[in-house]
Amino acid sequence: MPLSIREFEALARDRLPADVYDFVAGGAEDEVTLRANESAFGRLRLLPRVLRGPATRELGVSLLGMDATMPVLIAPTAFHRLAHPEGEKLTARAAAAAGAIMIVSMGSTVAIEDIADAGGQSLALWFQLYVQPDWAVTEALVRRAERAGCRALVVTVDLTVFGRRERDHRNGFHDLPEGLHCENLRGIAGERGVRQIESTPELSWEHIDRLRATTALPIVLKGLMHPLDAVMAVGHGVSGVIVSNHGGRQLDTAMATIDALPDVAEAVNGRIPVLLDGGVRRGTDVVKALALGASAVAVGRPVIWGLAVAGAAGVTQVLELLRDETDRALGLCGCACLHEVTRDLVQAAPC
Ligand SMILES: Cc1cc2nc3c(=O)[nH]c(=O)nc-3n(C[C@H](O)[C@H](O)[C@H](O)COP(=O)(O)O)c2cc1C
Ligand SMILES: O=C(O)C(=O)c1ccccc1
Repeated sequence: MPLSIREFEALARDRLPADVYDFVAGGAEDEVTLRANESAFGRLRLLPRVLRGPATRELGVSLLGMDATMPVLIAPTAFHRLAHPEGEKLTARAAAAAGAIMIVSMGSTVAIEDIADAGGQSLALWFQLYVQPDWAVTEALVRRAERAGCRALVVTVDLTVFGRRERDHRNGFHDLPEGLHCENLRGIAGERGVRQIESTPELSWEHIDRLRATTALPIVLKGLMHPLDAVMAVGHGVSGVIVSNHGGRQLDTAMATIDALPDVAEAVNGRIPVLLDGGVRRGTDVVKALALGASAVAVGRPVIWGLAVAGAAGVTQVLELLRDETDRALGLCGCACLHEVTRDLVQAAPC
């Protein structure tokens, strides 16, 4: 088994068709943001405390009233069957085994009911939604997620138009291969709908208000970066936010998420949980995000690398690597639990 997420990516790259690898690994335009998400973690340095003696560490976290055994969630990524024939079923099994929260993409290639079945009762599933131009489709998706037992709605707000991913253009990778479909849209959006998710350029706070009126599920906004938007989110009664630039796949040259996090956390001021995704590859990245104000982080591509390398066991190993590394980093920073990870533990490296 690979010893790090970097090794998982290298192995997955050998195994996957080149166009699929590029679809997953790639970002928008010059991929400035894609690289920045990872490199910005590298420019931060930990300033550990010693002699505080935590004999063991507690990594558990409660988010929206749900308990997770670690502060690492599975970010929503579409099309897991590109990486493994059983796709999201295996991701769900691994998430359940690890006690991690799984955010299921609206664009999953296994239907949400089957993902819920595979994960079992103990698995907390959050459903990621792209508001669709046709409100009836959006509402039907919400009902489907509710009926399947999803416990939160994660509304992605950074895909009002599709980012231009030049690797996909070069490779001619535009459609799902024969036999794979967006199964959550089956029976809801017609034959074209199961092949292609639509964006909603006119997306606004009115849609968020309307969603709040439509469902009792807690709503989490994914893909905001600006502190003023975070303040708006609190004002609109949202239950959480995920600081995200879509893994560098949407607006290129957007700030790295870890650089955007401190101002968002300050603006939110503890009123709702702030999560972060983008470039988290090591336990030390998790600790840096916690120190700068995140309640938890999510990982996208590493989960797909795990699936491609070894199915459910690969995803489990990716999650366990992150757990183990986070635990070690906490121990070496003198923290017994996540609340002890304070802002003073992180500084920018001198230039
Ligand atoms: C292949 C792929 C598919 C994705 N699909 C979705 C999606 O369906 N919905 C969504 O909100 N975000 C989607 N994302 C973005 C992820 O949720 C997440 O923001 C990003 O991958 C985090 O960065 P990381 O991959 O560096 O961990 C996707 C990302 C990738 C790489
Ligand atoms: O590729 C993505 O980043 C993504 O968000 C997406 C959205 C819809 C369908 C497939 C992928």
